[in-house]
Amino acid sequence: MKVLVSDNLGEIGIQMFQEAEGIEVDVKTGLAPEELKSIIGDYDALVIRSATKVTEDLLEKGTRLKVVGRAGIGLDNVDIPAASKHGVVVMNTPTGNVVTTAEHAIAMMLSLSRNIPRGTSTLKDGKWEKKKLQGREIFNKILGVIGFGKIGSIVADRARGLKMQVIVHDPFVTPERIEKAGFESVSMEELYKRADYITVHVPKLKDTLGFLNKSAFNQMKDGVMLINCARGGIVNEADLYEAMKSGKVAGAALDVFETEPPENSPLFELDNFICTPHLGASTKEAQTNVAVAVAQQIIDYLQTGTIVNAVNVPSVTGELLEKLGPFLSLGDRMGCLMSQLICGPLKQLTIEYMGDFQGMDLAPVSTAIIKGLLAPMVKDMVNSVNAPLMAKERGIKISETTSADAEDYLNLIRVYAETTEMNTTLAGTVFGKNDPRIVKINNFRLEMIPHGHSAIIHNQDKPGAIGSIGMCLGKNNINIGRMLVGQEDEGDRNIIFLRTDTSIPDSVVEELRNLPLVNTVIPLEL
Ligand SMILES: NC(=O)c1ccc[n+]([C@@H]2O[C@H](COP(=O)([O-])OP(=O)(O)OC[C@H]3O[C@@H](n4cnc5c(N)ncnc54)[C@H](O)[C@@H]3O)[C@@H](O)[C@H]2O)c1
Ligand SMILES: O=C(O)[C@H](O)COP(=O)(O)O
Repeated sequence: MKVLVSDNLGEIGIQMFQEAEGIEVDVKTGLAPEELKSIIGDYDALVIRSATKVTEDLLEKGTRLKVVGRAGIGLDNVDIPAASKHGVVVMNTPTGNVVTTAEHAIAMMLSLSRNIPRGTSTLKDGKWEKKKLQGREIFNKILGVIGFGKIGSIVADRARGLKMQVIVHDPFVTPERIEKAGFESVSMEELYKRADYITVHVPKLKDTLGFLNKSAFNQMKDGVMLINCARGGIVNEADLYEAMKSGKVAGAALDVFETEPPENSPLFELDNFICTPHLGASTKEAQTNVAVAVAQQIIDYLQTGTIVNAVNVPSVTGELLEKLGPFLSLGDRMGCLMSQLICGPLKQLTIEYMGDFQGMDLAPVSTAIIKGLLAPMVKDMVNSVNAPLMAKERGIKISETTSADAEDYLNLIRVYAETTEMNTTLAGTVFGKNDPRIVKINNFRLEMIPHGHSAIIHNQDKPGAIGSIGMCLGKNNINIGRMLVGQEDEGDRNIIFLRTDTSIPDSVVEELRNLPLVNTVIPLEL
């Protein structure tokens, strides 16, 4: 088995590969994409950090490739669907660098407050700018932490040690959990209004891209200071520049950029802007942790087939996978659908296995449901190993029951989600050997293939409703591949399930919502 290390990996990880039986390792960092493509066909495993881009093209050339291991967390540089398509397991090491990154955010906040980078550079230039570089204390100031996951919660804890007042916003963590940890849970608006410092620790997602923009800055306190050690693009750099020029934002520290490395950023002109070249995870300790973890995971996988911390494959043995496969994909899709139907922090998830599941260990199916549910919130941080733990960390209670009665089906999985704002039920089944379907959403019966671009529309059951929806989509050049009308169990309301060839843009969703006979429209990506 041959392993290629294409980004800088802690020496200890390379030693582990060298000492592993039956494994050879090559270290070739800084290769151009074409060079990497020309050699990838010789390797069974690829070890990366954030520099190597694992594209569909590269995966196509990697005919022997079995696994990609990321020494670190973020997988923005890996085309995960393409890896799954090519049967390549993608693993990361979700915990090894979290303390280090949290410490970097704190270091950035202190450096900003006390002008340490400018003090260093001006002094080295022979200037003694004592008066000009007067700073501010952080004692008793309000720190707004956006994202209370692994890193955000450590930052909050360290800031408490520095005697700051910490307020937290995370719509996917219950306020009780934040309060139990000793912090105040607040809305986004309140955080903007009250915080003297704002630090962001969310993944880069559709919803968080450009999240801190002009409109967000306008809601913030005058003189706020901003720190981003999460991902480039979460802060809109052009809007940040304007907000700093106007004095609204008194200082900003970025470790990550929209384009890395950034090219001629206007932010570099500003004295109160400080930055580091994506150094969040760059300490000896963190690099040792992630190098050991990734090397061990890859060695185990190549030698025994054991899968740990994979983001695209459930952790099950080959024999079990054959039996459970269709239920795993049904579970994953039900979780994904549920996450798009609910709003508010999730408190309780109840999973009922009904009917013919005789002799099957259903834990991986529950994990697939939880993983599908969390993935839209935390992206590639969740995998089939850490999903239950992540749910627990978020204060979500999970319970499972089994019963013999599957109503009209051979087998039925029912998932019931209770958030602080609503209750939602989904039921799904597998027809034949491998044909997963969603058969119920709340009180509505339907038969939906949980895959692709789609939408759920609640409408008034009156003539013209369906026609107006079809006209609206047609006018916007969106082809309907499938349309199902579901009936309410008791009552006369309709639910329409649409499968479209392309995703429905926000502007068209709005148009649909404004149709006279339409009540609600929920666009879905499954
Ligand atoms: N700078 C670096 O070198 C470095 C190192 C490690 C991680 N990171 C990045 O740090 C970020 C956080 O990592 P983590 O390990 O703490 O992840 P995590 O999954 O443990 O936590 C992310 C949190 O963000 C929350 N969240 C999602 N959408 C949100 C929204 N719209 N508003 C508020 N909260 C939201 C989630 O509920 C979750 O609690 C990621 O972007 C990761 O890629 C950067
Ligand atoms: O996602 C991560 O783990 C960090 O962003 C670190 O990235 P790096 O390994 O390229 O330093």
